Formats: sequence, C-alpha cells, structure tokens
Amino acid sequence: MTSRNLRALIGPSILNSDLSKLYEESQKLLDNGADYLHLDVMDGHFVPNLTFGHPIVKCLRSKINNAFFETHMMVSNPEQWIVPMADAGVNQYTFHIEPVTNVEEVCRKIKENGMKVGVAIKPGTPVAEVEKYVNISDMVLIMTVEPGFGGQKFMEDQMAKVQYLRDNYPLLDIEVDGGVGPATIDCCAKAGANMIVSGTAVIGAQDQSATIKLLRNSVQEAINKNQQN
Ligand SMILES: O=C(CO)[C@H](O)[C@H](O)COP(=O)(O)O
Ligand SMILES: [Co+2]
Repeated sequence: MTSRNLRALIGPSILNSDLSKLYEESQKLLDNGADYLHLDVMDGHFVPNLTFGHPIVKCLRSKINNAFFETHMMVSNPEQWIVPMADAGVNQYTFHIEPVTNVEEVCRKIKENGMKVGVAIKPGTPVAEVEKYVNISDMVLIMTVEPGFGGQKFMEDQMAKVQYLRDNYPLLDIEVDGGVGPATIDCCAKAGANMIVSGTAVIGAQDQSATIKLLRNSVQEAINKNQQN
C-alpha cells in the first residue's frame, strides 16, 4: 500500500502481440504512451498455457533500459522465479496467491530482491483472501478473466471486488487484467481500478496512442471525481 496520490497507469499486455518481434512491439507500445509493460508469464501448470520466462525478459530488458516491467506470474511456484526475474531487470513481481502456502514469505523475498510486490487473484477467489496482504504489498491485481489466455470476455462481476478494495483502501494501487479495452474501461474506472492492463484492445487498435489515451483519461477522470467527493 502506498501513501502518494493515485495515478491512472496503462500497462499493455504483449501476450497477443507478434512475439517474434517482442522488442519492436514493446517499444512501439512505449512510444505510443504506455506507462509500463505487463509481461504474462505462464508455466503450463498453474494455467493451461505456456509463454516465456526470465531469459526472454532479460533479453527485452537489454534493449529497453528505462521502462517499468511488471511480470504477471501465472505459475505454481512463484518463489522459484523471484531471483531470476530480479536478475532479468523486472521492477514489479505480481504473483497469484492461490497456489502459495506462505504468501508473506514470498512478498518478503520479492522486496528483498529489490522488486515491488503485486498480489493477484483469479475470478473464483474471494477478495477477503487477498485483503490479508494489502498491507505488505504494493498492488492488488483483480483478474477479470480466467488467467491463461488473451482475448477473453471481460467479467463484469469482478467489479464488486475492485469497488470493495477502493472503498476500504483509497490509496491502494488496484490493477485489472483481462478483456479490458474502450468498451469496458468505464466500468473498471468507476469501480476504482487505477492500473489497467489491456492486451488485445491495445495491440489490435488502429491507433494505439489514441486507445491508450482514451483508457487513461477514463481512469483519471474517475480518480479526480472520487477525490472531489
Ligand atoms: O493475464 C492475462 C491472461 O491470463 C493477460 O494479461 C490478459 O488476458 C490481457 O489480454 P486481453 O486484454 O486480451 O484480455
Ligand atoms: Co496478465
């Protein structure tokens, strides 16, 4: 949890981009105004899909020096990858709490390795499960699809979790991920999300820059409105 003002931040997911051009696609997103990059790491075990791991992240970091990298760790043993990801130049390590027995220990180890901590929950996990860790993490990720694949339909029923967290933790960084784009952003913004992951909607946009701006404006307007009340 942080004590600064909330900011609207847009972190495109490169999951559904042309991964043979990972550097070019990532740089294009940053040039078009992305605030950070959301890198989806899947192990084929916690989720039924495989993506990439720390060697690829390290290569990307060697070409992109100054962007904020968040890895979304959809893996069964998040503790295993903390040191390699820190070494690869990751800034924030966001992991799912569902398979973890000692979440505090994982949070501690992530911080010890110089990264920010994100704690994530799947749609079926109650918000109370993640609320326990709000005070020892930098961000909470509320998944708005079942993790594993890009391009799925946004689950509006997850907004109750976002709203609950925002009502109780006004300065908490709350991220949403899955099916978020121009058609669903107002709903996320209104519920109180301030960190927005958007994959397909940004990657496939005719005008990436305009889409990123539209997402950010919607969230910033909601933040401003909230602060007036
Ligand atoms: O974590 C993810 C899937 O598990 C991705 O970040 C997410 O799906 C983003 O892609 P899209 O906006 O296309 O849904
Ligand atoms: Co993700």
